[in-house]
Formats: sequence, C-alpha cells, structure tokens
Amino acid sequence: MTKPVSTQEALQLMNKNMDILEEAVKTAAGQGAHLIVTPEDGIYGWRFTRETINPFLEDIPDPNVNWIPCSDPERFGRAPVQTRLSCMAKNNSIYVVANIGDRKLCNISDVGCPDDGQYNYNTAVVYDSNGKLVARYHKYNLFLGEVQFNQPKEQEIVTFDTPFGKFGIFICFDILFYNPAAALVVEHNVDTVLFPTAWMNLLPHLTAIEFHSAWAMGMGVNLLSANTHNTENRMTGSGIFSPDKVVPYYYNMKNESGHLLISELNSHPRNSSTYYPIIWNLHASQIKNSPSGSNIFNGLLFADNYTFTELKELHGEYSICQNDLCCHINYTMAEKHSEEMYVFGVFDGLHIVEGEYYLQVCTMLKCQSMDFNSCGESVETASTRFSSFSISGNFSTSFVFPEVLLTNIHLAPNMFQLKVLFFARTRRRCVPVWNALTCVTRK
Ligand SMILES: NC(=O)CCCC[C@@H]1SC[C@@H]2NC(=O)N[C@@H]21
Repeated sequence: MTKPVSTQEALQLMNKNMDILEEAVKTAAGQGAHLIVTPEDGIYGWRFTRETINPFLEDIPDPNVNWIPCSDPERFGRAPVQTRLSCMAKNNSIYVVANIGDRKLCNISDVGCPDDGQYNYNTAVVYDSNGKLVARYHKYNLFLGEVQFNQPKEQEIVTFDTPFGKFGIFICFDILFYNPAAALVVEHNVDTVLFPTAWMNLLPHLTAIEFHSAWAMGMGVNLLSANTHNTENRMTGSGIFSPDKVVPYYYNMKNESGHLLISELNSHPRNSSTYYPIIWNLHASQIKNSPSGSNIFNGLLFADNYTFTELKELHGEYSICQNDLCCHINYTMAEKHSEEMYVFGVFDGLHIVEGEYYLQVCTMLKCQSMDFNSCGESVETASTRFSSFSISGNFSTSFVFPEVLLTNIHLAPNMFQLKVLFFARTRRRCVPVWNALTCVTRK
C-alpha cells in the first residue's frame, strides 16, 4: 500500500480478505477441524510505510482481560477486524489464528517512543471456539522491509492450553532464531506451534515446505504453517508438519490458487513412541576418505562460503571438514545422469545476509550446471536416482533440522530418519567428537 487510504477504505480492503478467510473457516469447521491458522499479511496485505499502515491498525488488548469481541465489540474502542475474527471463531465453534496490526499509543517524550507517537506491532491473535481472545503475540524478529512495524522491547513467549495440547505461537522470520521459536519447545514444552508466515522461497535450503517440515522434525513438535500464496514474491508452501506422521503440504508456483489443508494430528507428538530418535554412535575413526586437495573446492551458497567435493563415482564414502564441523556421507546412486553434477558440502560459520546467525550445515546438492561455480545455486529438478545415502556431522548444537527435497520441490515423508546421539545433561564436561558429544564426568 503506497498511498494513504482512509480508515473506511482500509476496512473495506481487509473485509475482502476476511471474506476469503471466512469461507476457509466455515469449510474447515464443517469438516470437524478444531483450529485454523491463516497466513501472515493475509488481512492487511504488504508494502507499507508507517503512515500507510496506520488505518489498518487496531488496539489489541492483553488476552488476560477476558474479552469476546463478538459479544462486546466496543469494550476497548473501535475494533471491527477483531470483532469479525472473534465472530468467525464463535459462529463456527473453532479456534481461529490470524495476523493483524496492533497500535499502542505512547508519549513522544518517553524513551523509545517513535516520532509519530505510537508503537506498531506485527501481531498474531488467537480466538477460541467461543470467540474469546486467548493469545496475542508481537513478532520479534522483523524481516527486512517491515519498516511499518516496531520490534517489541521484550521478547514475548506466548502459549495457551487447549483440550488438544499446549500451543505456542510465533511469526515467519522468528523461526530462524532461538527466541522465541526453539525456546517455546525447549523451555515451555509446547506440543504444537502456530506459524503464520509470508515466506519467500529460497533454494537450496530455505524453501518454505523444506525448512518448516525439517523444523517440526528436528524440534519434535507439530508446526501448523500457513504461508501467504503469492507467486510473484516466491511465496508458496504451507503444511501441517508433524514429527511422526505423513503430512499434507501445498506448494504451487503455477498459479495464484490458494488451498485449504486439513489433517488430523497427534495432539501430543512429544509423547509419541514413534518419534524418539535412534541413538547413533559414530566415532572419530569414521573420518576416512577425506578427498585430496584437488578434489576440494569452495563455492557460495546464499553468500556462505562452503567447502565442496564432487561425488564422481556411483558409490562412495567421504568426510570433509570446515572449522569445527566435519561431515560424512555414504551414498549409492542407482544411475547417474551424465549431464548432472552432485557435490557434498560443509559450512561452519556466521551467516550474515538477511539476518545474522551461526550455521553448521552438511549438505549434498545437485549443481545448477556442470560448472563448479554453479554449485550452491538454486536447482529445482534432478534426474539422478540415489538408492540410498546417509549424512552425518559432529554438530555442536542439538538443534539439527534434517531437510530432504526431491525433484520439482517435493518432500520425502517417511523416506528418511533423523538419528541423534543425546548426551546427558549432568555435571559433565563435554568434548565434541564425531557426530556426537562424548562426555566425561568432572572430577
Ligand atoms: N516475512 C518474514 O518474516 C520472513 C521471510 C523469510 C524469508 C526466508 S529467511 C531468509 C531467506 N531469504 C529469502 O528470500 N527467503 C528466506
């Protein structure tokens, strides 16, 4: 929205979007769903300045005020969007999760108060099946270009309990950081995470369905990911991701049709016996077959400097290292297409483009062409068939997200396993070795 509109025009636009969401809510409820998640930017849209977002904002109170906007719309001032969402939930007896904008007025003489006298927050709200506001989360990790919004002073951890498990919530870019994403699982034991997103796909590692399904598997929780569908901005790919079940997902770059996904889920995936990772104990003697200097080269992948080695043979076993990370691959190709080149790569360092975070990655990729310089660039199709492969690494974190992406952007549910060697969190000194942390008891 580049030019300012009136409050009435803003509401008209948001009502058009909510008409579409309401149809989805009715369909989902009609099929017995207990909860529906709608995408980030799905109501107010995008490309705003602080001035143009203003008519789209409402004051969203703290959920502890115990408020059903559908029954008492004027209690906290003008709130037509909150009222309509609450009525959708109440009239259809379903939890509704949506992304809207929160405005909090402040005194410009206060430290931190913006010059226009208000904080604007990118906000996720949840209404229960009676239409009551039960959760409000202000996005902490804003993505590039979200100039219309403020970062909240404090990182919020938002959870709520339901008859079908404990829920947590965060928005889009938050997923790449410990707070609040991993903290909700590790420190607050949620079963299911609600995830409104407007995710631009980025191959080879950051396509929505690929990374979001890996996050659910790595964290051992359900992730209900609702992505905006807008092919012009490379946004597509939603899923009901679970660590222990074949999941429905949607990816469509061909046209602008959105899609409603419905699935029954295990509401307590963390208790599920099928998830517990198998303990896998490799040791330093397995660092073998390190390729010689001439078979090692460097390449850029999303601006990170990877160390690669080519997989030339039909079958092989290699180890390659960068900084503290060593990766190992054992693979067998059923047949290799002569015009395709595959490499095994490792990266251990600080990623600094579009956000800063440390990464450790072991990856096997098809290069875009037969030119070494193309390894790490985006590739959507592949014809070579691998009958099996296994990749391991001595990661110095327990947050390991296993991604497998097949040709034409398909996931590989139930076709691979994540094996993690845990180490006991007792008074121990831990020494990183191959694919594990071995610990010795402190004297
Ligand atoms: N709307 C958001 O907050 C998140 C957008 C995430 C985009 C992911 S993270 C960095 C990568 N760059 C992209 O273009 N897509 C990826």
